[in-house]
Amino acid sequence: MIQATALSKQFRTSVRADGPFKSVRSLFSRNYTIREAVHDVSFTIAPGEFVGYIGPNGAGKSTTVKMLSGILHPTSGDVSIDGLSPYRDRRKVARRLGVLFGQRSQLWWDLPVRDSFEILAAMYDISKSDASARLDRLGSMLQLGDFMDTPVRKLSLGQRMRADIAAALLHNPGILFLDEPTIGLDVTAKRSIRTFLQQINKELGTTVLLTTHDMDDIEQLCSRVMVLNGGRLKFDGNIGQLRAMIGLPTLMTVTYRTAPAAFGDTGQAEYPRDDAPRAITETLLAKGLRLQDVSGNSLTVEFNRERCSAMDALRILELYGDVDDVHMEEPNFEDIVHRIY
Ligand SMILES: Nc1ncnc2c1ncn2[C@@H]1O[C@H](COP(=O)(O)OP(=O)(O)OP(=O)(O)O)[C@@H](O)[C@H]1O
Repeated sequence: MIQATALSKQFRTSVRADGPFKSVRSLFSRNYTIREAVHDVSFTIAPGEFVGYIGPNGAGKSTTVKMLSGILHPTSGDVSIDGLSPYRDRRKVARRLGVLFGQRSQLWWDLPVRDSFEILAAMYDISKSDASARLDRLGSMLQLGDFMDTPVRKLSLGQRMRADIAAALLHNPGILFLDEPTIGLDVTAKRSIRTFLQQINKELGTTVLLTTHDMDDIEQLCSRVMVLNGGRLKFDGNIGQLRAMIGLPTLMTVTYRTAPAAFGDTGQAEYPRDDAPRAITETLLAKGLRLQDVSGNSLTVEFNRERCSAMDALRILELYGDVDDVHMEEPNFEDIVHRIY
């Protein structure tokens, strides 16, 4: 169980002096500005959850992850990992946590991957037999076999990221913090990392907190998403709730066999037509369907999935003619997230 309670972090940065001898004067300057990177953030993550932590650049995501893992001390508020404090019980917590910062490697640049793993295993007091059993399993799941004896500096980014994920999991932690694990990777490398993360979450019950700018990561992996902006938690819930909260419409385009009754003689849409049965008109308005476009035999309406199901929308549109084809377009997740930033 991960618990953050009213977590805040302020950074104090000195303000540079101006004018003559500014560099020397800066050394003695007592002027500081306070930047609040994280403000009053509270959440609980239950064992086995897969949670996405998103927000624009500078929102405070990495600062939160650093406080959760004991790298940074909060200015106020509290963190507990399985009831332990990451800064007071650092060693005990380190055994339960795997942490990956995608932009930085925890492997030794000039050493072969295998040697890095051996050093990490020794640091975590893992016996040789346990380390080799875990490495066999992680190696086959993450396909590390081809480059175990290659120095880290010679690995491709995708290979390095897989090796770093294995390093974070070598001591068998129940909780994994991932900060941008797919950054800069191609589609295939992203897919293999996502499949692996899904697998450890489902099969081993590993709890995952994932920070990413990749909305496909979030949609494909996370059952829950937390949105941080300006250091404050703006949303905490599932993706369906986020879609509903932002309320971007779903589009449905229906193509009829012949121009539907909803079209007037002039080719202009009259929607709903004045002479359409009142029951249809009322249902349509009640369900909040709005005409977006008419072209040829096709009609596009927008509606909110919270108010009207796709099936209901289609039932209503069928009343206007013989339907030949239906096309649906869900609001783009990137657009949804952009609205909340
Ligand atoms: N050590 C530090 N000293 C001063 N300010 C810092 C420090 N670390 C972070 N900050 C500031 O705190 C704010 C939050 O930074 P943080 O790295 O947590 O954001 P982020 O959400 O992870 O951003 P990104 O998506 O760009 O990685 C930023 O304004 C950043 O400049």
